[in-house]
Amino acid sequence: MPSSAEPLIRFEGTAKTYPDGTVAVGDLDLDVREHELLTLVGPSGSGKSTLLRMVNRLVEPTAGRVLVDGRDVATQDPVLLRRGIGYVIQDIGLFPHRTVAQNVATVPGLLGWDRRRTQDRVAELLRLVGLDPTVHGPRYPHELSGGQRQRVGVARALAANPRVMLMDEPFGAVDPEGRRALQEEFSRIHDELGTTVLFVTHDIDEAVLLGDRVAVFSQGGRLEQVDSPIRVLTRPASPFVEKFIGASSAVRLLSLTTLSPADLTPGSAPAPARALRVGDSLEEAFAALATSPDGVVAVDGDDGAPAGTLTLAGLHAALRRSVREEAAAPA
Ligand SMILES: Nc1ncnc2c1ncn2[C@@H]1O[C@H](COP(=O)(O)OP(=O)(O)OP(=O)(O)O)[C@@H](O)[C@H]1O
Repeated sequence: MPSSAEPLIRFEGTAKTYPDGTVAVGDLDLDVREHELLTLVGPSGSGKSTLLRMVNRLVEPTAGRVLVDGRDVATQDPVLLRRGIGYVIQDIGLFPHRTVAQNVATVPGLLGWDRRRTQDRVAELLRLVGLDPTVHGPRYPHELSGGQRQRVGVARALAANPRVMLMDEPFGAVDPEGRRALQEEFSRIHDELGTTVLFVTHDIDEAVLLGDRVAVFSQGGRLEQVDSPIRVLTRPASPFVEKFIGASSAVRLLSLTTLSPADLTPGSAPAPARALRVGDSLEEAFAALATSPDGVVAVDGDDGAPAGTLTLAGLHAALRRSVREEAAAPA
């Protein structure tokens, strides 16, 4: 779903220094647009979790403010605030003695929904995350795989249809194969629901695959760059970002992946400064887009006839496709 320009979450000079003097987040200004999935990526200790936890008041800033929908969270009751914000963490923290269905029904229960509405919502959500309400609903968390438990965590966080989801390394403990499946499904769910998501990861490939934008942090919670995935990969804003993405498979994929007709929008671009051809690399495609005044580049087919146009969104779709294909390919 396309992101609108209005920020739903705003960090305004936000900082957190822990009592022992550790600066976890330093003087941050950052807007999160409604409907966007913003990934927060950086090495261990770069303040990502602290940042996330300041949104739902699990951590209080030592300077600045965090606004959700224009309201300073510090003025809101933390319990009510958290009911409106989904929160998913790595070790999901499902209630072990409650069934999957009861776990997902937690927030609707707190909100006083009637039984019928809650049951319908639980079934809908379990199906949404790829579980069968009849089979998995009555089970207890220990009767599920790690990946399935994470799915339940996502369903539980989505139960009351929150406008904001905070996700802290949600798929970090899942094996690589299960992790890729979860990423793809979550990407689809996000496109469908348009929930505004802040997603913490230390994996640049995950950040690029899932994010509409990517925010890269270094030690001391310093924001090095916030940009589209393609721009972060191809135009790192600092030596730190360059080094951080250095080993990313996504960078290699830009040079190895070629444009296919599926990435194009039908139609033609006005007076192309530089036309691309199906089969050109994504690196060439990015260079052409970067110099195009209106962000649209004409693409010719193998036969030299116009095949359509490419935008940054198309380029990102192509990159996502290649990341998925690489993950599916035998090692
Ligand atoms: N309660 C605390 N008291 C003191 N220091 C803390 C506390 N919580 C976090 N820190 C420190 O703040 C810094 C940022 O931690 P944070 O967990 O936010 O980083 P992170 O980027 O999420 O790291 P990771 O990827 O390892 O989870 C680290 O140096 C950490 O040791």
